[in-house]
Amino acid sequence: MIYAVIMSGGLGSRFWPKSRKGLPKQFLKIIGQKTMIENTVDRISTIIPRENIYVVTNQNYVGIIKKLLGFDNKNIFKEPLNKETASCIGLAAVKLLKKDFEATMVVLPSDHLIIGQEEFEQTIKRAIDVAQDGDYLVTMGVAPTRPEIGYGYIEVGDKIQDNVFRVKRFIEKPNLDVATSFIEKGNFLWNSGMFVWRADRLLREIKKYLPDLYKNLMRIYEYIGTEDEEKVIKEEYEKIDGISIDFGVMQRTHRAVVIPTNFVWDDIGSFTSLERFLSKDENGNIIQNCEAAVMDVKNTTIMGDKRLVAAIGIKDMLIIDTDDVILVCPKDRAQSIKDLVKKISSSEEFEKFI
Ligand SMILES: Nc1nc2c(ncn2[C@@H]2O[C@H](COP(=O)(O)OP(=O)(O)OP(=O)(O)O)[C@@H](O)[C@H]2O)c(=O)[nH]1
Ligand SMILES: O=P(O)(O)O[C@H]1O[C@H](CO)[C@@H](O)[C@H](O)[C@@H]1O
Repeated sequence: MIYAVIMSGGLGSRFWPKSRKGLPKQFLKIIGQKTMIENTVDRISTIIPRENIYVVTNQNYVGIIKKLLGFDNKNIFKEPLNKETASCIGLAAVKLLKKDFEATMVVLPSDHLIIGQEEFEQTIKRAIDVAQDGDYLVTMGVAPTRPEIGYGYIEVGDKIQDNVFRVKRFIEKPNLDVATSFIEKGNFLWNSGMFVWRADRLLREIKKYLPDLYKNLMRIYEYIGTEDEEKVIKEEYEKIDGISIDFGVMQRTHRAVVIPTNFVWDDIGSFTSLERFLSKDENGNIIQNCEAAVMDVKNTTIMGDKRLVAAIGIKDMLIIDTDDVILVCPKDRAQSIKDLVKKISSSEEFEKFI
């Protein structure tokens, strides 16, 4: 059977202070009338029936998910701690495998923007076809338009089937020089962060490349469906060293293939990626959700709350105003918002603002 696994336990810290620990980005209406996770479920539910759509999330977000999606406990895989995407996907794999030995997983982040539903459906269906016989880890590649350092890059290898290519190399988040050279070479795609594979194949790759995580997952597998399941998940999660599926498995595996996509895709990872989808005034400014009094301000994004935002003589800046926090940051440091959040998370003084 085919299952969707939506990863939705992240903090969305590059979207701080709009995204908070109590209500991260995936639960906000960033673009359009629905939250990002609702859009994700709507998008995949035309291919996979809702009863086979699962959300993996931190235990703190179970209530929000039930409210937003109308899901019950059965379709929510709860994590006691955030240990990044390899464990999140690994947990989903063992949970699904316990009930279905032939489970194929369509793994989706909960916070992407995709335009082109028909093309999306075609790509996912093709990926399911390729993944189902169990040989491959299927990625979906996006033609790059800039040397983005926040993404993984896929070097496209030989064609193995119609529109399916071997992944020659997978390079997670290269530096700017390397990313620029990939764009110049022309045979690289961005990793979209969506994956399709059989649960048993993924676990075999985890066994090979992340043997400690594999042991944690196998102990969890043993206890699934017993009264000790939650306790054992917690015990094992406490031992896990967090790593992303990209660094942990995708950069190392020899079984990855890629399907080039032809829908509009963005991971809406940061305020600067969001601005590609919002309209600008004649000075290149985006003013969202507030009144702004500006003079000699160019190429600046102002997202407000209740107050008037006033600015003079600035360019290429982000000003994000919320009830209790104002963030001011040059656009080219937008990825550093995550570092700032990390830095202040451990401070007693600032913890309440995270
Ligand atoms: N269940 C679960 N989901 C996660 C975890 N880490 C990230 N995610 C989800 O995986 C997807 C990709 O996450 P990232 O963009 O790497 O992280 P993020 O927390 O959303 O954002 P940043 O903090 O800005 O990096 C998002 O849908 C996240 O909600 C985790 O530890 N557990
Ligand atoms: O966890 P991050 O930082 O969002 O990165 C992941 O998603 C990117 C696309 O959003 C991918 O390009 C990356 O390879 C990775 O899968």
